[in-house]
Amino acid sequence: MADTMIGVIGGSGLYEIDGLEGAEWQTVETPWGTPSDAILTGTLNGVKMAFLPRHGRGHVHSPTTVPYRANIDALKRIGVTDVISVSACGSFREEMAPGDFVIVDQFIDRTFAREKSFFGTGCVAHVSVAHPTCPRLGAACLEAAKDTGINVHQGGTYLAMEGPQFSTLAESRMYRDSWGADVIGMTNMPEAKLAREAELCYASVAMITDYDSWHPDHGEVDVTQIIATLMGNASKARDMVAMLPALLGSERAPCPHGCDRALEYAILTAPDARDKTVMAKLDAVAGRIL
Ligand SMILES: CSC[C@H]1O[C@H](OP(=O)(O)O)[C@H](O)[C@@H]1O
Ligand SMILES: Nc1ncnc2[nH]cnc12
Repeated sequence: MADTMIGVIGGSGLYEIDGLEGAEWQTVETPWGTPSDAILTGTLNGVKMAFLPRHGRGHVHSPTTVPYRANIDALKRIGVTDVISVSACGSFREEMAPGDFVIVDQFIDRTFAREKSFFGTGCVAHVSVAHPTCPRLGAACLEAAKDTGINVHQGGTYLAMEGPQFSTLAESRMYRDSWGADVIGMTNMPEAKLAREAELCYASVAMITDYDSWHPDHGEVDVTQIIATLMGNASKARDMVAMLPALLGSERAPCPHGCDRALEYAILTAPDARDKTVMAKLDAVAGRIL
């Protein structure tokens, strides 16, 4: 069995985690550029863990400029097996209230100004993202959140918008009423797609901060309200993360859902037609099969 290494990508309001033994900020360079920040590595209750603040410490990167490919490559490169993405989100459902967490299991990708794949000319691959999150990892997050006493909802569709502006009222109503989205954020795409290409299990934990702009009693979303809710959410998220090592264990059986074998039949470019420079860039992401 392989060693588990839990990688936590911290969203807005979650820029570090405490309690890691042997904690060290590690600088990692990748063929896709520099990640959002150094990666905090160490062990928690005997399980290897890595933490990467998505926007960088000090919140430097906007949702559009987050270096998603570098982030996922860097996590894979240092040995991460399971990625838990923690994100601040607006809610389209009355019952998913600010302060609650949602274990997201589907996405609608409305982003348009980001690099979305490690593959392309010189090495073409098509992975399935029909089920973009890992049920095994999602179940562990659900249990960790429940054990922490968080009001958590199992399953939800996350609408990924480009931002950085929030949605118009018409968009908010359309996402909620016609498209059936449950939560909205700006960062989980292409992160989830890239994690699948890199054969990493990926779970997304949405921390609800607001009701976006559809709710008649809550008015429009504003960032001061989001930050106020985030202050409470961040400590809950840290407590949830602390439960994960015990639930996942230090040794890991292959993913029963095949996340860690996603590239098995995905590469279409014939071996003799593959571009050597492109192949070199894929050393961490696709090294298992190349
Ligand atoms: C702080 S409000 C908008 C900002 O918060 C979310 O970031 P993240 O997903 O990294 O927690 C949202 O997607 C926006 O980027
Ligand atoms: N309402 C919202 N829309 C997009 N991203 C968000 N992040 C937190 N709240 C959000």
